[in-house]
Amino acid sequence: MDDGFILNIVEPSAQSVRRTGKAKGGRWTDSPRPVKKARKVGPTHPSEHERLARPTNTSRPVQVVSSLFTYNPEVEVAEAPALSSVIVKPSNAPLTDKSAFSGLGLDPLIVAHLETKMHISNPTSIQREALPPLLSTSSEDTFDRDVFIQSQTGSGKTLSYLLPILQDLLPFGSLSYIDRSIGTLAIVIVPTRELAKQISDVLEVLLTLRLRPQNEGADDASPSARLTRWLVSGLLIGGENRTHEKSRLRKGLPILVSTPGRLLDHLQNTSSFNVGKCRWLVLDEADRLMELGFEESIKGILQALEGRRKLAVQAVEEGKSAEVGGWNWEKRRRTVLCSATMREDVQHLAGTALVKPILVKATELDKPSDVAGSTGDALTKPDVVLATGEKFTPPSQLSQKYIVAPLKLRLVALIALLRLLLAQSQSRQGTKIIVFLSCTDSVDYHWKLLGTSSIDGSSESPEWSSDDEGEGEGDDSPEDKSKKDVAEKISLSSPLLPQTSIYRLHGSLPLKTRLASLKGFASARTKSKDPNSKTNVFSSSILLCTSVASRGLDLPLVRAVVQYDLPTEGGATEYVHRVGRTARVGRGGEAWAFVSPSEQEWVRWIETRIQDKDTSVSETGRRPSLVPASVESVMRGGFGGKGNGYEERATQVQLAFERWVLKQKENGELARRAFQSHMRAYATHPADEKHIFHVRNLHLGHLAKAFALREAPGHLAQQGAGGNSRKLHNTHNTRNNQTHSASSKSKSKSNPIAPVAKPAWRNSHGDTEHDATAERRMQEVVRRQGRLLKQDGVLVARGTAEFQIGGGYDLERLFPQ
Ligand SMILES: Nc1ncnc2c1ncn2[C@@H]1O[C@H](COP(=O)(O)OP(=O)(O)OP(=O)(O)O)[C@@H](O)[C@H]1O
Repeated sequence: MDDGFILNIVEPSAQSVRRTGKAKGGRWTDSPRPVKKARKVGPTHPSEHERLARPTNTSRPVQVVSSLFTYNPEVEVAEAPALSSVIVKPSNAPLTDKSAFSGLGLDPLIVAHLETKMHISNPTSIQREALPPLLSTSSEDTFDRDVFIQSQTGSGKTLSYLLPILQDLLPFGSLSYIDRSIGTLAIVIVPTRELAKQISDVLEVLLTLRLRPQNEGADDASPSARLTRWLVSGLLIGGENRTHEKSRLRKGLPILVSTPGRLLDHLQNTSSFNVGKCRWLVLDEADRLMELGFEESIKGILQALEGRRKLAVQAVEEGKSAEVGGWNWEKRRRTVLCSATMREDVQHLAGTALVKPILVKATELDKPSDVAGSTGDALTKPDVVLATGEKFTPPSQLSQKYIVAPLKLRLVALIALLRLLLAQSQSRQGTKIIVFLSCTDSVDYHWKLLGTSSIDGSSESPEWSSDDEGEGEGDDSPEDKSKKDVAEKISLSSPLLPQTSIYRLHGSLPLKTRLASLKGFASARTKSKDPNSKTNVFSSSILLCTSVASRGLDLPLVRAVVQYDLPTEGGATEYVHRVGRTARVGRGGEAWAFVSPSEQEWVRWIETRIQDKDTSVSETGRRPSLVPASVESVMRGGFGGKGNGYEERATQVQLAFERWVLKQKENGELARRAFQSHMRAYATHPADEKHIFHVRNLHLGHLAKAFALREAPGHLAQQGAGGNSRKLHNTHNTRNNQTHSASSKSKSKSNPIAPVAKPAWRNSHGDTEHDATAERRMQEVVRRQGRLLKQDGVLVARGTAEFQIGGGYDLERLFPQ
């Protein structure tokens, strides 16, 4: 992980991926071997790998398996941009000029606490812009106006609204009567439970300030009570015990962090929820709130807040209230809305929720602040079109790369990349990597596959991590116990990824597991002894997740984000959110995207959407968007071996996975379910991305390999996207594989980047009517399920990317016999 500036040195394509880890003794799986010369992925003689395909258990029927390295479409790696030594200025770093927090109007007590306890001394650009209007107490200019905050990922938005809330509430601490029974004065609404927990944790740190009035010394004989003693924060999220929440609300929670559904629920059903004096409402990740269908819930919340306020005022006026002291009922509630984008639905929400809003955006680094200037008026009229045409861009210091991986090679290339990334920084403080997959079933499957398979097939349970949730030993059989163990584990580990804990996160896991996974992933940094090197190394962690982890999560020191599956919804915005889990507050980071040969156009597509038009490489040192890395260089770096020895090692890994799938019925079921769910998720790419992502373009037999399956699951293979039955999809069928190779080669030569409208592996009758109908029906089912998930106001972050197979019933209906 780079902590400071990064040199904009672009790696030269095929030889681009260098490994820095040293080869050690022991098995090759322990660490990557040195990189030798590059070879092209293309047809090679399959017999070597077919030889390796024999299962270790020779009592089983011998199955001939197609080689990983034959009959793949030839991939031409695009030329990497020329080397540049321009220093890239991080775009989301704290400012280096003299813009200290105190100059922005922040209370010296808070400034001191930020510095001494949180080691935060300079504001980021968005904080410099947002704090003055939010802290303003003058009756002119920005006072009382609502605020729309738009900024890059990892730029410190959370503090830009939490600090003003804290400063606003702090003076109440000196009132004699104040205690938590005052009720709720500030509410932060976020789309996911994980994000709610994270913000609540930041709040806790702020509220543990031992803030005392300024004139009081630390060693004062009888110091006054700390000003934040009454400021208790609360977390309201689905999955928690409602009764317990009710009793906490009754006692009073001056600051609340909540997901929308649960908040609305309490506003409607908990009479003791005292919210009549609420002074702040924050809608964080507003675009995600909209995507998840929370618009109605938010409208309900706004109405309920108004209603409760009116009732409270009325009670005071009628003398029915037990209120003490003079509360300023004139002061209206301020609303802050944070959103990465200004899409139409977000503008609509802004129109509903904000009054005379000010638009606050991060200005260019180290330029003087222009608060409430030209940007400030953009939102004053509700009808003003807010979309400024500006793009939501990733942090400038982020290094973005992509690998065009033939479908068959995806799984082994992922392992190689993870090994490479882990090896590159093993000696430092432990590496954190986030891997995005398309759906929950795929996350579960890959987690279990990685964590319970072994390279020689000897044991089902390699190194268990101590990090588990399970309690007590039962009377289970060893096999049952092993299954139960896995189900209860928070992290697993794999001999292929030494000293690394593997976590998972998706919306279908119980809340307790989700939070424990995040906690484990974020804190895995303990030193451990490497038996080979006899030196201390830090353990690393990998998080396999769906898009539920893409928004807002601030996990410390994530070195790389790998998009094994590209986003099926949310397009470029979702891509930027995902990669934004690294390269935060000025730190370095890498983003890797897996692109299949038929998806290569995506690279240009995403670049045009995330590149800042006004900035060019030469003038500002901004990185070029996405840099190619060849799949063979990644595999050579990750698996090592002499010459093309990496092919043999990759094959061993693939076969170990395939044997694991064959070993137990339930493993095979997991694999097939993951494959099918992945296909469904893939079919949900919106219409304007269909020219890039279309199930028609996928060779299902090859894709099956990426799930360690030796053939595509029945229905899909026979009647699915391939159109021409098992013959074409059967990876055993050499003749068809050869056809594929020859024609895909000629196609890739003529135009390697062009989307393959009718892939070469299909026969001449590939585009059958049945095929089109089946796809339409698949999409319909998928969309319908997506809508259902969003309609019922369920709180989990579960869009269509959180795909469930639902017992496979719908999938079977897609392809009737
Ligand atoms: N001024 C600062 N100096 C140093 N670190 C900061 C500063 N402000 C915030 N941070 C830290 O930066 C990290 C990212 O902050 P935060 O999560 O608020 O970013 P964000 O803009 O909300 O990101 P995202 O858009 O991904 O949600 C946090 O760990 C926070 O503690």
